[in-house]
Amino acid sequence: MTHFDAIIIGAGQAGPPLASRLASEDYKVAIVERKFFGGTCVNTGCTPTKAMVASAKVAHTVKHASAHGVIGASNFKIDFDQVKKRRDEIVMQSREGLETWMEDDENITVFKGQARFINNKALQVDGNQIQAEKIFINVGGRARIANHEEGLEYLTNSSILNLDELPEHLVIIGGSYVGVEFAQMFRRFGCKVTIIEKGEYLLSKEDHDVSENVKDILEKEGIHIRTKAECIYAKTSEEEGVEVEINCDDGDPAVSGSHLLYAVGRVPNTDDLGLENTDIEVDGHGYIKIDDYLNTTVEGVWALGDCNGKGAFTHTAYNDFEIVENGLFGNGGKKVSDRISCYALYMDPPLARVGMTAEEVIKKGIRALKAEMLMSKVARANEKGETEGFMKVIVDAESHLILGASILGVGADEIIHSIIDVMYAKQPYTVMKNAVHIHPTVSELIPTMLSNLKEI
Ligand SMILES: Cc1cc2nc3c(=O)[nH]c(=O)nc-3n(C[C@H](O)[C@H](O)[C@H](O)COP(=O)(O)OP(=O)(O)OC[C@H]3O[C@@H](n4cnc5c(N)ncnc54)[C@H](O)[C@@H]3O)c2cc1C
Ligand SMILES: NC(=O)c1ccc[n+]([C@@H]2O[C@H](COP(=O)([O-])OP(=O)(O)OC[C@H]3O[C@@H](n4cnc5c(N)ncnc54)[C@H](O)[C@@H]3O)[C@@H](O)[C@H]2O)c1
Repeated sequence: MTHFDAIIIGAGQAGPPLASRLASEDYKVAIVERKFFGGTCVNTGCTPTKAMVASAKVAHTVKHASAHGVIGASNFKIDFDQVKKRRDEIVMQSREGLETWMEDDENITVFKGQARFINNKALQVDGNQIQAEKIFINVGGRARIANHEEGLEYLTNSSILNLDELPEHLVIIGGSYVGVEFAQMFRRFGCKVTIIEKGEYLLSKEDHDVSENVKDILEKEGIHIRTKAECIYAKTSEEEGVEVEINCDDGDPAVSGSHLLYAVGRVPNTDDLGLENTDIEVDGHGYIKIDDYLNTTVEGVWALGDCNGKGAFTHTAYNDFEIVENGLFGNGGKKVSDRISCYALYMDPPLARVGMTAEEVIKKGIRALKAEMLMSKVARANEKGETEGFMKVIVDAESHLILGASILGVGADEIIHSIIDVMYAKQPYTVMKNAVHIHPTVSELIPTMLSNLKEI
């Protein structure tokens, strides 16, 4: 049994910065990674998808170049090998950078292998047994798979990255973040794409108007969308590749295609961690139970990132690192419940979100005001020729604090941060309304929009 001051399981988005921070305080740290440094985000999530989304955007721009007075570009082809090469170079740079960072630190020992708890304070990693008083679990999650015939070939967010050729017809089960990003990207690469979503509408956590707008944008690009259509069974089709039986009120009861992608959510990687040998408790979905400071049910063991079920993004995993770091070396004031929910969906144009949706505000019975603006009213969007979408901000009618915002439109993923910052500053919307923003930007219309608040 080798003793360390701290063990970190998983080198995803919270593990490496924590290892480095602990090492800087002279802790002897072990970090265990069973696959690739950087975890989901770097290897099969954010980085590869956003690199491919960027290639797809170039294809889309070239396709519509003549509208901007650039002619002769319409006869283009997708070199999928080059798309993948570019993507993989970006991924490898990040993965290798992280691995070197960990390996070069003399206070950090890297173990490559699967970690399993033997008891509350000790782990088995291949032939090694290691123990520490402080253990940090950062094991992330993997794609959830729905009901299907045995032997069916299907894709997940990971295996779709290994395709050598573009699918002829990609059928995607699940119309949320993963489904929508891959759908638009592969459509722009020239594939036929169908999304099957069991909910009443796409992106069911968003307001209905946002979801309808997203649906319009995707349908205009030629993506087929079947909502209220639960995938009840997927099987191999002799003629086409795959057939998905769906359960819906109207339309065909089955959809066939060449390839099938599951985009129906995630499951935490806690089932093969040996938790049964410990007192660390999980909830009914396998997420590790934590308190507001990320302590598990065993003292000296913390759970960070996707495996605790409190966030499902890279920035929430990184914030978990900051909370733990603050608890160990700071004033201990940072906690999960102080985090304001925010994220972006990287379709084009992007959808950026912060705080509550209008539907959540109404459901909670909060008296609120709403301001909205179509992107087609924004000068910069018109100049760019990217007028899809709209902005919406919800304000508390009494405190005048911003409760939430949705921005679907060009630059939304950056623009939302001015709203996020005002929310963190706990300042009223009037701070933004009275600010002078730069012309011509999309952001300059936020003060104008806020001058037209109406009862929800
Ligand atoms: C397709 C896709 C696109 C995404 N895009 C975005 C985006 O644009 N923006 C965003 O914020 N988020 C995005 N996400 C979500 C983001 O990737 C995750 O929220 C983030 O990676 C979570 O980080 P983590 O550290 O909790 O886990 P992970 O990054 O999953 O890392 C966990 C690590 O632990 C390792 N591990 C697991 N079990 C063990 C074990 N027993 N022993 C040793 N090692 C183990 C794994 O191999 C992995 O490397 C995306 C996700 C997907 C699937
Ligand atoms: N831009 C980003 O930040 C980004 C991008 C991709 C993924 N992610 C992360 O990955 C996680 C997983 O995303 P996701 O889109 O896979 O999951 P999700 O949980 O957000 O959505 C799953 C969707 O699948 C549908 N569904 C479930 N079972 C179905 C069935 N049998 N038939 C048809 N539809 C079904 C659900 O109704 C839901 O709309 C997200 O929580 C997100 O945090 C983030």
